[in-house]
Amino acid sequence: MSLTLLIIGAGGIGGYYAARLLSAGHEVVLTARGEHLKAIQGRGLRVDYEGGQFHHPVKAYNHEDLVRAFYPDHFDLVLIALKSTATESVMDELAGWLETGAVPVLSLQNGVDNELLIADVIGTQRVLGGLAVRIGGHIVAPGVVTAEGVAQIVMGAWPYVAPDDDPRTTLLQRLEQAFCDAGIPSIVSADIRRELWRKLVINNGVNPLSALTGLDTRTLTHHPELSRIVYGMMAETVQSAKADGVNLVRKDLDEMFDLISNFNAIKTSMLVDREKGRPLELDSISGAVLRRCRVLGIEAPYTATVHTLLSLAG
Ligand SMILES: NC(=O)C1=CN([C@@H]2O[C@H](COP(=O)(O)OP(=O)(O)OC[C@H]3O[C@@H](n4cnc5c(N)ncnc54)[C@H](OP(=O)(O)O)[C@@H]3O)[C@@H](O)[C@H]2O)C=CC1
Ligand SMILES: CC(C)(CO)C(=O)C(=O)O
Repeated sequence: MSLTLLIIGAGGIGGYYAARLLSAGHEVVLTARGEHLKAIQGRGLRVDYEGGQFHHPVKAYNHEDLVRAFYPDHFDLVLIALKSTATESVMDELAGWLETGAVPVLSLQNGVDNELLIADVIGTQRVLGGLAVRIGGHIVAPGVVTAEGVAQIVMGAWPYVAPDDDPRTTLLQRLEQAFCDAGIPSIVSADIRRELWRKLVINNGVNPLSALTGLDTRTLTHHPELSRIVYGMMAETVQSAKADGVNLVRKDLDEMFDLISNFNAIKTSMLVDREKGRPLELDSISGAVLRRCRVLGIEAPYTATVHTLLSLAG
């Protein structure tokens, strides 16, 4: 059955998943801004993916026009694909509108704090946690996104698995089926907080260091010295998860290191942001790890060093 979806922030991640869902016949509405929005409105959304191309006309709005054109419950789901740096301000901006409906909201962002910010605005019972795995995707020109990787989605009721009679349980089953049918390998997790932390292990391992050095994920994870720093930052992330009651172990660390070392040579989203002179997701990646380490009273020298160097680099 066809879904009606709103994707907030149609950049690399939002744009790629939008293209897949549009191709499968779902109704998708996007939000964006500036030249990117104008280009999508004028020429449609183009996504170049591993030698192929999706090109779709799509309804796209800024947030002011979105809230005039739709009620929240026009949609089965709202997906948030903003950078974490924008979560709080955009949720504040859309709070009044979201409060007029009951539509659930799924974050596909990196970081472990977005769901809490979303829950503060709409209440926990409407929040789905999620992550985009094994994907590299970026805006390369207004209206144009390039993406690579198998581009999975892992999602689940946040913070804990919901009971059978919770509307999110049925919705998650529908989403899993619809996403898989649309060519987005997806799974529902019974412990989405753990999955978010496992993804943070990867992101803290490679995103800040790639932004600092300009190197892609493959180069970082195969370099004799830099790979040790990556592994060290990942190990510090594993330790810091304990502050949130998430118990990751050596196996998680090694699985995440293997996953990113065996993935394509990706320019991380933080490196792309640095190249474009945009705000970095430092606070939600290395900052999130350092805050938890302070609470636990443990040192995180690799993360602290890279975080400080990058903060000073401007
Ligand atoms: N890119 C990747 O390969 C991966 C990214 N992720 C994560 O997914 C999330 C999204 O990343 P990514 O797709 O790279 O982000 P992008 O920066 O490419 O896309 C976010 C989009 O949201 C837009 N936006 C921001 N604020 C507003 C607003 N107020 N109104 C309308 N549009 C707005 C941005 O516009 P503007 O450009 O003007 O700010 C941009 O077009 C992040 O948390 C990232 O870490 C996860 C896996 C891989
Ligand atoms: C490291 C990577 C590509 C993994 O999907 C990512 O999440 C990002 O660039 O932000």
